[in-house]
Amino acid sequence: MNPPPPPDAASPPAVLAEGLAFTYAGGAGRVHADLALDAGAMAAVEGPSGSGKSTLLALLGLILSPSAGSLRIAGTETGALSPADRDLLRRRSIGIVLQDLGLLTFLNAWENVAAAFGPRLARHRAVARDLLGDLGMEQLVDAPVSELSGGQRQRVAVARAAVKEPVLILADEPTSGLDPDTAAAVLGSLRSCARRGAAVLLVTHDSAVAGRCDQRHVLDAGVLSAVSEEKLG
Ligand SMILES: Nc1ncnc2c1ncn2[C@@H]1O[C@H](COP(=O)(O)OP(=O)(O)OP(=O)(O)O)[C@@H](O)[C@H]1O
Repeated sequence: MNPPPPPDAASPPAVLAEGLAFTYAGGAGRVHADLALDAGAMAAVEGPSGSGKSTLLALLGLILSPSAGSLRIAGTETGALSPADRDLLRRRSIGIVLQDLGLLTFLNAWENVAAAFGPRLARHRAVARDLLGDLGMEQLVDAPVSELSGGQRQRVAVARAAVKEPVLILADEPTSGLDPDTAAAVLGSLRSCARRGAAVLLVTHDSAVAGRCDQRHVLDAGVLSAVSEEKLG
């Protein structure tokens, strides 16, 4: 595993969840999580289908509100925020790579990345192109997304999540369905985002991917726990 850059001692963790809990109406599914993740670090969350991985991402991404516990993003206690301030914090501080990516297939790669800022794409052309270049996509910045491979699209989605320099990047199974080389390229893009200062948390079913992260966690029936080196053997 690559060690993350040392966090600034004065900075709070990018994410600090303490007793974070959520239960769907009717009690169909629940999540309970304690988690601390510093800027520059990558964490993996593994767990079987239905164990609560997407629900956890939605909680950390301020899409769902917890029923109990505390969630701090870069030191801001999110439970105390108004709905408008939660939205603002999410837009400013969190980048999300959804499982279905949600790319605009009628735009090219850099336009999709620039779209993170809003409809005035040309204003953000340089930063979008530079970031795609940093993520190994320099040859494809002008390619229509409809003509990109699955792994290339995944990297455009990572760039879109990262371009506003969020505190936290959440990625839902970013390497699923990719061959090992392509998965490594996507993981390399997320590692680049961590080196640029984001905390990255990804959900994966692939233990090789989880093994390349700095922290490993497992969700079992909604309860998150850290996987120790001992347990990994
Ligand atoms: N909107 C919802 N309303 C009620 N229950 C839900 C809702 N969404 C998910 N659940 C339940 O919550 C539990 C956790 O679901 P979640 O989608 O978070 O799991 P997951 O680990 O992401 O699964 P998968 O790997 O299959 O995507 C499941 O029992 C699921 O049926």
